[in-house]
Amino acid sequence: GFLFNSALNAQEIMLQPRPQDMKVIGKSLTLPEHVQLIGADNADTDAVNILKDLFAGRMAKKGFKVIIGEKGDKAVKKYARLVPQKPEAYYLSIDDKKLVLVGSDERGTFYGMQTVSQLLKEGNLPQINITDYPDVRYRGVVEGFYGKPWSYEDRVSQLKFYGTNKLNTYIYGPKNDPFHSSPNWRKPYPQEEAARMAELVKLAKSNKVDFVWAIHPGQDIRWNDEDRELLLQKFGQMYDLGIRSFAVFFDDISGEGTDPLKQAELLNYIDNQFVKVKKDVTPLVMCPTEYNKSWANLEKGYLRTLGEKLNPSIQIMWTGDRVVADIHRDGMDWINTQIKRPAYIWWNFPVTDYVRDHLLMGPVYGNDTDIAQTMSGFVANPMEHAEASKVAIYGVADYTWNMEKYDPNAAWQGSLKAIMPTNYEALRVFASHNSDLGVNGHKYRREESVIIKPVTERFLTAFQSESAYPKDDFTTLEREFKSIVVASDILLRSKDNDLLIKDINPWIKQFGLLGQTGAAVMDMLRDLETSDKESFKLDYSLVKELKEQMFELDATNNINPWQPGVKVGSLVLVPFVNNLYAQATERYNKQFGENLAVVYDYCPHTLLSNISQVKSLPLQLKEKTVSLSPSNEVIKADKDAFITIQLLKATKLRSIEFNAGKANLLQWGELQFTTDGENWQALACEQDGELLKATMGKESVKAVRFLNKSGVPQEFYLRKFTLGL
Ligand SMILES: CCCCCN1[C@H](CC(=O)NC)[C@H](O)[C@H](O)[C@H]1CO
Repeated sequence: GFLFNSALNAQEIMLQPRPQDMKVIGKSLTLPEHVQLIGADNADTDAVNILKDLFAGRMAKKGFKVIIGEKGDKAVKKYARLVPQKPEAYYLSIDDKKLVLVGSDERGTFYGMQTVSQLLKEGNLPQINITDYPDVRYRGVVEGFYGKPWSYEDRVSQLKFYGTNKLNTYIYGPKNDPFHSSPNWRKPYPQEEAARMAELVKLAKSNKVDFVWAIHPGQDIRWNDEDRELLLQKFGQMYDLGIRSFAVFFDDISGEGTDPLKQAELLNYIDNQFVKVKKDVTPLVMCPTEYNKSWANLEKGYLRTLGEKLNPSIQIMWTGDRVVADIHRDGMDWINTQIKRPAYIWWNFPVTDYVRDHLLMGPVYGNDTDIAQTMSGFVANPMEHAEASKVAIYGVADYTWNMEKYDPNAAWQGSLKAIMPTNYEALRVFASHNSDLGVNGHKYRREESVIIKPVTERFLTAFQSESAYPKDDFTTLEREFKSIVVASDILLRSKDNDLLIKDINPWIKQFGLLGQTGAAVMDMLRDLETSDKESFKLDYSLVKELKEQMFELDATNNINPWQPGVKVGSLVLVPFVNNLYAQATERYNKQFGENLAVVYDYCPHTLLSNISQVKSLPLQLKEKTVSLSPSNEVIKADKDAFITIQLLKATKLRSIEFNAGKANLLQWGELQFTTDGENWQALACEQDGELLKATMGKESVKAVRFLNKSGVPQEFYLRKFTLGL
């Protein structure tokens, strides 16, 4: 007999992803002493393995019946009609006599077991009926970013995570893997790497994940038989390693490889001569060169050509209205019309290869929730930080399984517990303040520090208007900064997830410093209140010291040519702390007739430009330099185009450097400076290769600009624009 516990009701049962249909049918049960398995020998092996783990030590010839199988298995015959006729669906029923789990296929049974694992809490099971299936066919991750590819350990952890969270797709396409991209896509993997790949494929299979191996040949492919055969050979080698799913990426290329007719011919050939011949290979996936709407050239008809020519079974990937964009109904209707099939979404989030100094650990939000039927797949392009990317990946798992019921905050909270089961509160403090990208070329932004943001704004306004700031706001802010210090210390010592803590260690340390800095600024305000000059000066110098430590950490970690450094709380907390520090110092100087330096450390200088690709790029302020972060793309500059760095105040510069990737730069462009912001004078420059170096005069410079004075449009690259302060 069972010890019945208090009846759970449906909303108390928190399952993620949320089932399509769930009904509680009685009080929850304690786990039965003896369990009798029925149908286990025919049911999906991976599902049965989970089952045997869950009920370890309780197997018996007679007892509580556990009936498991796929539609068609004899053991579950009388329940088969209750399973939805869809891929990966399952019917689960638990009452005081039996547990019945029927999958519409192996994956359905496996996913049903994932649900049973979640339902089993402290040795109790609810009495419940669940009918469930995924909204989106292909769901998961495309490892498709520039930068350091994930490690083997990263990928092992990812594949297990996908199995637990009902994601069925992992596309292998790291841009910097030489055997994925040009020219060595033609070569087989070295023995050791091939062996690791084969292991990952096996692990993927046991987690019901399609391991899709992608090739990126477009930059140097020749449209001839030799390259075509080399590509098929490579696919054959990958097939021999166990790969049963394939993709061809034509993104971020130029030249002959961009020809849609040739692309379609090649893809149809692969489809007919390889995919269809092998019989156990899933539908081919391709990423087009025009992979977002802002790049679509309708006159050229690139997308229409693919839509008309590509075999219908070939999936076409799409990042949305722009390279980095949330997915909306109108955009889906547009692309699906162009390509004559439901697009397979490649969502460029939480990828940070264009904002490498930031971590994106906030909720997944912004995609429409009524578009499941408009897409064949939805995969997220993650950060090079694999474990940290699980926050967003978990959200995508919830979103793509049951889109209508998707709840961004619930998914976000669930992800933190999944990633750090013990210290998830500390992780929540950290993640809540590390979610925006900062200023970036794609102009894609995220919310950050949502709860405390209104408090910081209200507080700063009150403080500036000399009126007494609200005491409870002061307390709220002081607590927030202290909780940041505590969270950082807990995370640095946590044993929950070594891979994560190791990988984002610099950001956690920076976060702790930010918490200390904020707390010290709040102390400065208290010192003003009590007119305690000595303490103020102490707290002031403590803040100054902490800021220098943050600079140093930022300048010596995560160094890379694009966005070096370690940014935390960049949208709300850092500007707030800086502003308050400056205001409090000004208040102190006025109150006591002193002149402590008023220091901001977020970049007080300004970028001005009439080139759209440039004007939203962030200015980087390091100790001694102000620079524009380089951009990979071709910059199209109309006549009279300019790029100006304007300093907060006129300053004697140590150096001015400009590199546009062109040796003939001075034939059409000119470096100029102004001391007053009005009158510009040419800078005498020497050029070594593509680098322009100005010879410095004695003047204090207010701004420096690069100008296209040729009277005609020019193209160039923004390799470097740096002022030495
Ligand atoms: C100006 C060109 C920037 C393209 C940036 N995309 C790439 C290609 C892509 O999105 N393919 C669908 C990589 O995937 C990268 O990770 C992602 C975002 O930075």
